[in-house]
Amino acid sequence: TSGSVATSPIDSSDDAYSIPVSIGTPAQVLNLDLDTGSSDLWVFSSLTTASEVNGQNIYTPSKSSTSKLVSGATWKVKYGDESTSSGVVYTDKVTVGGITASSQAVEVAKTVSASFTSNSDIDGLIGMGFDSLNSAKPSAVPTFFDNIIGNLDSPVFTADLKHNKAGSYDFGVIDSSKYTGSLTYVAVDTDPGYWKFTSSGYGIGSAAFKSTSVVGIADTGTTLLYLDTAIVKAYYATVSGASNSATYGGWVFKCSATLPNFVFGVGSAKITIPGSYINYSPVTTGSSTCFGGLQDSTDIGINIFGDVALKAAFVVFDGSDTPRLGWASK
Ligand SMILES: CSC[C@H](NC(=O)[C@H](Cc1ccccc1)OC(=O)N1CCC(N)CC1)C(=O)N[C@@H](CC1CCCCC1)[C@@H](O)COc1ccncc1
Repeated sequence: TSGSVATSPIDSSDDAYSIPVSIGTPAQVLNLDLDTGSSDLWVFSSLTTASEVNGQNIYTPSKSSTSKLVSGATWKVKYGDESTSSGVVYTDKVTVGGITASSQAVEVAKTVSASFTSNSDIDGLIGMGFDSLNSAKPSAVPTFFDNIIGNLDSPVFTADLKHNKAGSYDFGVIDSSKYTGSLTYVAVDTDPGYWKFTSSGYGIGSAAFKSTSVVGIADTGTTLLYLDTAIVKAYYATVSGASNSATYGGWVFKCSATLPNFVFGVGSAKITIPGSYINYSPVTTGSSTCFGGLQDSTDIGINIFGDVALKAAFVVFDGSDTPRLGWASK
């Protein structure tokens, strides 16, 4: 089997990308953030503390004839941006892009942190990382990808994210009409559970490409591109007036600045991120100071190829026995 689901940016800054996910019988549709940087499928629910729900769609297990409590199971996640959520576990029917997992672990939130409450565009996450990142206790529960991979024509899903418009996630098929040229594959290290790979270097604007190994994760759930200090400094050295602001917690510049393209290498292939994607957004609404889409990864401890990078490419997440990532321009 194979399937496809449209994915849309939640706002004009492409802060995150959500997909409609059907849960239960009859179907309850929630908008979840497909996140290759984590491995819990969790949702706002009828069990979520009422004061922590603010406009999100919720999953009500008691209204689903196919829901089952997983007795004794709990979960608790904490993300890189310090946001958290926790709760209990049900199994139920889950359908994405026409593909159904008949008994998917659905982690039902009893509590969520303020940043989730304040984001009415996201009703939860569908983690597509490796099982080692799953937070369920006393034992990890399989991801949606784990549950469907055996039925897929090919053990893959692909990401075709776009700037300010709908893209798609495909399951079980690589649609060659969605990219140009050929796919270049690179090995994935599944420790500690991210889609971690080694980029072969970078180029800033028209400057010569620098061949150097840059280890990072392909993470659909992270908005920006986070790389080593040296690369980030070299990039913003070409943007007059750019500075690393303590006030705003990162590199900022005049919104009117012209930003150079940023190229990253995958094997012998090169992916070009348009400079405009790195003009991420005003630091506050209406400000003429803009926050960069390329930021320093030092405080995170890992380089992250987030949406700013992913939306410049067509990416194959290959979950075969030897996991790998395929990259192509588009
Ligand atoms: C550098 S990991 C920070 C990253 N979270 C982000 O990227 C959020 C995403 C967001 C959230 C809500 C609204 C808009 C955007 O956005 C920002 O942080 N920014 C955008 C807005 C900008 N002003 C500041 C920077 C992150 O935890 N991702 C995790 C998934 C994420 C969690 C929060 C909800 C949305 C999904 C995940 O993949 C990676 O988990 C880890 C990474 C590293 N160790 C531990 C966990």
